Formats: sequence, structure tokens, C-alpha cells
Amino acid sequence: MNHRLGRHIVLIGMMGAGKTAIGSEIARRYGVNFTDSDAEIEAAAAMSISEIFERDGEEFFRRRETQILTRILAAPPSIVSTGGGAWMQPRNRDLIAEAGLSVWLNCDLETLWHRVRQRSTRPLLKTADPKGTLARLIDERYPVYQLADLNFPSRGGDSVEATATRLIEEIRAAYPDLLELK
Ligand SMILES: Nc1ncnc2c1ncn2[C@@H]1O[C@H](COP(=O)(O)OP(=O)(O)OP(=O)(O)O)[C@@H](O)[C@H]1O
Ligand SMILES: O=C(O)C1=C[C@@H](O)[C@@H](O)[C@H](O)C1
Ligand SMILES: [Mg+2]
Repeated sequence: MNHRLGRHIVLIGMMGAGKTAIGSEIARRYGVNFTDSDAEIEAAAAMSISEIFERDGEEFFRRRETQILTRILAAPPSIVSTGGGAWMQPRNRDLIAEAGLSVWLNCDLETLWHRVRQRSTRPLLKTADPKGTLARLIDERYPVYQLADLNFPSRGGDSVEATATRLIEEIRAAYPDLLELK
């Protein structure tokens, strides 16, 4: 059923936390727009994120990420899935705070590792010890992810559908006017 969003709902969190999976499920269910900053960067560059990192480096990717986020957040409200590092930039946090509700999909190391270990699409995990890299990123990032408006624990055993339902219930309880029936 089609709904209207009062502001963007911006999902943040680690690689594999489910920003893309949960964001697209919620958007589909409520008939609202979904945008994924990683996918927009790939489309604009006509290259995969791995290729962008390889050819132009992480700094270049981060500048693109801020440009794309600026564009996404200036458009009508949508469910926005960000890249795992987007929230770490103070400029991006300011942009998100101005235009939307930030939601941290807070997920533990074992669950994240289980989800990302099979995939080779995440350049930051192309290291000799990818699980150790994931653990180090968690240590660096969780104190900053904590600054999000909503801290939503994403449980390992739950399905995407059940998690999306629980998240929407939490958002509606805390922000009753954010998602309204058209
Ligand atoms: N309860 C759940 N919540 C979220 N994802 C789940 C869940 N159970 C299984 N998954 C699977 O875990 C994966 C999560 O990956 P997804 O690409 O959505 O993460 P992401 O946060 O967007 O990562 P990235 O920062 O790399 O873009 C998906 O393949 C999804 O189907
Ligand atoms: O955690 C990160 O820094 C990243 C996560 C992905 O979503 C991509 O944005 C990219 O692989 C970097
Ligand atoms: Mg994603």
C-alpha cells in the first residue's frame, strides 16, 4: 500500500548489516522510493565499487559518496541505504541530520562475517585477514554509529522480512508521523 514519507529514512551500519536488503524490503512493502548510495555511485561511474577503489582509490570514492548523498538527500524523501563508511564522515552526518532520520542497523561480528565472507564485492575486506579487518572496523566505527537517531539491533537468526517488520514498528512507535498512508 502506498505511503508518504515525511523525511528520508537513512540506514547506516557495517557491510552486511542489511542496509540494502532491509531498505529495499521496506520500500517495496510501503510503496516508497528506495535509493542506495553505493548503487548510485556505481551507476554514475559505470564501474563497480571494487573497480573504483582499484582505479581511483578510497579518497576519490569518499568524495563521490558525499556528492551522491547530497543529491539523494535533496530529492523527495526515500528509504536510503548508505555505504558502510558513509556515516564516518562528519559532512555526511550533517547532511543526513538535516534531511532525514538516521537508523543504525547494529549487528554483531559473527553475523556480519557469516553474511560477507562468501562475497568478493567489498574492497575493504580484500585483506589477508578479512574477519580481523571487520573486527577492527567495528571497533573504530561503532562509537560513531552510536550517534545515529535510532540504534536498531539486527539479530542474526531473523529473516529480512521479520527484521523489516520490527524496524518499521520501532520507527512508527518513536516517530508516528514519519510514514503515513497516502
Ligand atoms: N535479518 C537479516 N537482515 C539483513 N540481511 C539479512 C538478514 N538475513 C539475511 N540477510 C542477508 O544478508 C545480506 C546483507 O547484505 P546487504 O548487502 O543488505 O548489506 P549492506 O548493509 O547493504 O552492506 P554494504 O555496506 O556492503 O552495502 C543480504 O544478502 C541479506 O539477504
Ligand atoms: O564499509 C565501507 O567502508 C564500505 C561499504 C560498502 O557499502 C561500500 O560503500 C564500500 O565497499 C565501502
Ligand atoms: Mg548495501
